Amino acid sequence: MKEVIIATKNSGKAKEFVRMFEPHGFQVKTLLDYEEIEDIEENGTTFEENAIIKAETVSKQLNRAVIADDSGLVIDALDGKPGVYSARYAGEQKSDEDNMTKVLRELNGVEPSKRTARFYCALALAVPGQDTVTVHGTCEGVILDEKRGTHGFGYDPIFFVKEKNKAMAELLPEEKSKISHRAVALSHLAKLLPEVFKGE
Ligand SMILES: O=P(O)(O)OP(=O)(O)OP(=O)(O)OC[C@H]1O[C@@H](n2cnc3c(O)ncnc32)[C@H](O)[C@@H]1O
Ligand SMILES: [Mg+2]
Repeated sequence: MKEVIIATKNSGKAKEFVRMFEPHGFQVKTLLDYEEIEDIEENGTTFEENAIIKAETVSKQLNRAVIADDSGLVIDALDGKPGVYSARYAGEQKSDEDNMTKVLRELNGVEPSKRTARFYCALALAVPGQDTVTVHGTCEGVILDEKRGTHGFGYDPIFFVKEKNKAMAELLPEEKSKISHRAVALSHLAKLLPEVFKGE
């Protein structure tokens, strides 16, 4: 089977990529399978910059085609925060619970019509000897005032998906993988994959 490497250490993302790549006939490997690769400093100012940093760093180390995902939650009432700081919003411990608690506290008292937000996902594809390509996808929603649902990861329990009329964490994995920011971004990248992986 063809193999694609995703430069992520996030097990929630990893599961979603396994599901989304299956129909394309790819087996997914992540940095959870390459423990020797050290943490990469994500010091870009945009999702695209961070995705490129992660994809190119790992592509150079392995001399292989690598995809990276940089994503996060963009909340209008917080001027776009947590944005590129989504993973560490409440501190270096990268706790989903602490991050959600911080967002809910900051939006305390903000009326529903002003709680609009979107998930954003940038994907970068780095191939040795080629220019790196980026694509992105978004998913529009509203920040709830309490957590709902048990699926997914990250901010999913406090993100109400307009299109589905449910919290993201209330969607089954197969539903999220059709409509998420990550799914939209990957749909843009999909057309490039046959050419990049034709030798495999
Ligand atoms: O950098 P890698 O190793 O891929 O893993 P990470 O968790 O640090 O990933 P990011 O730097 O891209 O930070 C993204 C954060 O945004 C949040 N996030 C991204 N996609 C999400 C999704 O589909 N559902 C809920 N939260 C999401 C979640 O808190 C992630 O930790
Ligand atoms: Mg990260």
